[in-house]
Amino acid sequence: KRHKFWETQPVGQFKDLGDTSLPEGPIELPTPLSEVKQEPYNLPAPYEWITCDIDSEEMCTEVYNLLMNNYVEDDENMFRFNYSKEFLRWALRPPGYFKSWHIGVRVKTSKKLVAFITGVPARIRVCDEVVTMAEINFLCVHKKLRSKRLAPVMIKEVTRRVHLENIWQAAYTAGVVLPTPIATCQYWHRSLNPKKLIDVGFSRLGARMTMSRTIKLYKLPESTATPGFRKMELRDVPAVTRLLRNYLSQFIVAPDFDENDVEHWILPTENVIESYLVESPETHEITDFCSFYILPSSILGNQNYSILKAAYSYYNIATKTPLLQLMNDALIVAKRNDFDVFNALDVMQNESFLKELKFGPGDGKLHYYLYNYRIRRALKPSELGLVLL
Ligand SMILES: CCCCCCCCCCCCCC(=O)CSCCNC(=O)CCNC(=O)[C@H](O)C(C)(C)COP(=O)(O)OP(=O)(O)OC[C@H]1O[C@@H](n2cnc3c(N)ncnc32)[C@H](O)[C@@H]1OP(=O)(O)O
Ligand SMILES: CCOC(=O)c1cnc2ccc(OC)cc2c1SCCC#N
Repeated sequence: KRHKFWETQPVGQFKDLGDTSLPEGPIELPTPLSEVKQEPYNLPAPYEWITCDIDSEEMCTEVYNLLMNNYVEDDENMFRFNYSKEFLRWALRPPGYFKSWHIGVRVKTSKKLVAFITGVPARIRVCDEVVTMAEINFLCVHKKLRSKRLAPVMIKEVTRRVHLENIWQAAYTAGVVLPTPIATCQYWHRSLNPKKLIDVGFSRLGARMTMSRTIKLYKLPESTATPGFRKMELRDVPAVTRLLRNYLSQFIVAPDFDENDVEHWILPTENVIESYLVESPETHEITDFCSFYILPSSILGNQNYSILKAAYSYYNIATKTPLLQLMNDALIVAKRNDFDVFNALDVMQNESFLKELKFGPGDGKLHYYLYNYRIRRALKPSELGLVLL
């Protein structure tokens, strides 16, 4: 398969696969800032760049609508991600973010937003090296402008703006295979509302299974099982940061979170992210932690339902409570908050609970990528400690 654009980029190339003589680390060295292209890349005549001020209600609504109508769909076009405006504000304004990395393309005449791509800064550890990278996300070209080679221009422009901040690496995920994944992960799904999932056509009634038997199979208790299980609060940030840094040190690729990062990425935000912890009733020590982010999807072409309420497993740490019990408590909370499904990737130690908690494997894969950073061999999902949104 010819990758006319990606073959020009400093990423692992398929032709290099198996060549273990190539050194681990940056593929290209930084260029002096004076030599970084100062002006934006050229767009086709009718279009212009716009830096999207996500704080502006009007601009945020335009971005929300573009993504709601044109962002990622599953292979059977059953669902399309429907990131909320408050989720976008959370995802795009972490500590140290750059407004210039929130990049839109609009039609000069109508001012209509027709494409989008974003970056946010993140410190990512790869093996023993902490590298400041851009996490690239929300690449979207309007359905009517597809297959016009707009994506490469969007990617080169965000790369240029990242370079201007003296950052030379990036991390991103995609459902498509590009040169060259550092890991390939699988989605797993735990039904919370099996009747709705069957009605929309995602799940099917098992053989010799009635609907009431299926509902019973996925039933969860009303209340959580772990003593001391409670919502995370601001005062817990130092303890959760310690827990998280220690836990993530076991993975080959993982974020290098400090307290500032934890306060932004992990503290509960209504309608965006939920995080819970276990405070030992005896010692008041914080021993365990679980979190999930809230990402609804539009249900395409169903008469009875229009929105799927989905929870996505984020970071989970069990040092005293069995991970199985902690995650079952997460399912109980998600069900109590009326989620239809709890999704998880097979990253970190998730494989240890997926089958037992009645997750089923999805048919979608998620490929992880690094830009301008080579690693010796592809990672197993269990060697990955990074969840992108
Ligand atoms: C140092 C900093 C560096 C920062 C940058 C790092 C890199 C960041 C990279 C971005 C990370 C984003 C992460 C992220 O957002 C999460 S993955 C979600 C991507 N978005 C969607 O799937 C939304 C629906 N689809 C679309 O909007 C369009 O189909 C898109 C815009 C996807 C492609 O638009 P199109 O109209 O369908 O296609 P053309 O314009 O004609 O272009 C075709 C070329 O684009 C390559 N392509 C297709 N999908 C891609 C994808 N998901 N990543 C990278 N490349 C992708 C494709 O291989 C081909 O190149 P090739 O000929 O070489 O094969
Ligand atoms: C019911 C299980 O599937 C999903 O939750 C879901 C929802 N919306 C999507 C939108 C785009 C989409 O494009 C790949 C997939 C989904 C999926 S399955 C993969 C995500 C997970 N877990």
